[in-house]
Amino acid sequence: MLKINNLSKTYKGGKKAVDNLSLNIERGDIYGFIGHNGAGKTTTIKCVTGILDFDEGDIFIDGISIRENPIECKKLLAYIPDNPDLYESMTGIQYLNFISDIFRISKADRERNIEKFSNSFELTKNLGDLISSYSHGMKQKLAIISALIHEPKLLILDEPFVGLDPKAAHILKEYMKEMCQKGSAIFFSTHVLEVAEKLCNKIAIIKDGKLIASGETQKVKGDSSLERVFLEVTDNEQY
Ligand SMILES: Nc1ncnc2c1ncn2[C@@H]1O[C@H](COP(=O)(O)OP(=O)(O)OP(=O)(O)O)[C@@H](O)[C@H]1O
Repeated sequence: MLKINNLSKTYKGGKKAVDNLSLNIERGDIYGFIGHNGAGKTTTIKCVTGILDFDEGDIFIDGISIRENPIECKKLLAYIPDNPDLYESMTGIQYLNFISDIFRISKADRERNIEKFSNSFELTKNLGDLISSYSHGMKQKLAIISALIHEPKLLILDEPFVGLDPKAAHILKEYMKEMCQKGSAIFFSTHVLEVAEKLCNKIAIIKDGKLIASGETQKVKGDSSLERVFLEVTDNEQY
């Protein structure tokens, strides 16, 4: 569903944020992406979602190149950034209808999905309010709802659990599992290793822009905890 081949990205100031990174995320995968601050997670995610151009490599979403056909790729994916930048002068429901229009969701489907996800995340009573009046967590919930309503084949999230209350975090995890059971794929960055360990069937660890471990969670962590393996491999000078 998502293939990253030998991706490299250097910022204008000369910082090589991603260095020859390759990953393959298949249907049904919940793929966790972990690494220290500044390791290159957000840069990778922004390249995958077509927000940032990159110097070398290829990215394919369901076989379609993000470089050559970004619009077709964007039809298949939803991206929830760590700090969602929403249209503050819209109400919540206006925003969800706007997203539904972009993704050409039918009236029946949008009504059903908006009701379902807004109820789950307890945002229904706030949908008539301006987004500018929302708290950080409410904005995050709205961004999540707007991603889920168009039933993306690929869901990409940057630090999704930061700022969510425990109930919302639990509900999001349940929906992530449900999506993958139905054949979608999820790729997300996190610093919460316990969540990654429990939720993800596959894990990638990035250090200084380079992939230093990846694959099935069970194989990456072996008999140890993910935290221990993460600390070992990221502290090891060999990498
Ligand atoms: N716009 C930019 N211009 C120049 N350098 C950048 C830019 N954005 C990020 N970087 C640098 O690229 C490297 C990777 O940053 P990135 O944001 O991808 O890391 P991250 O793994 O997402 O970190 P965090 O966990 O702190 O969010 C860092 O050294 C960062 O300083």
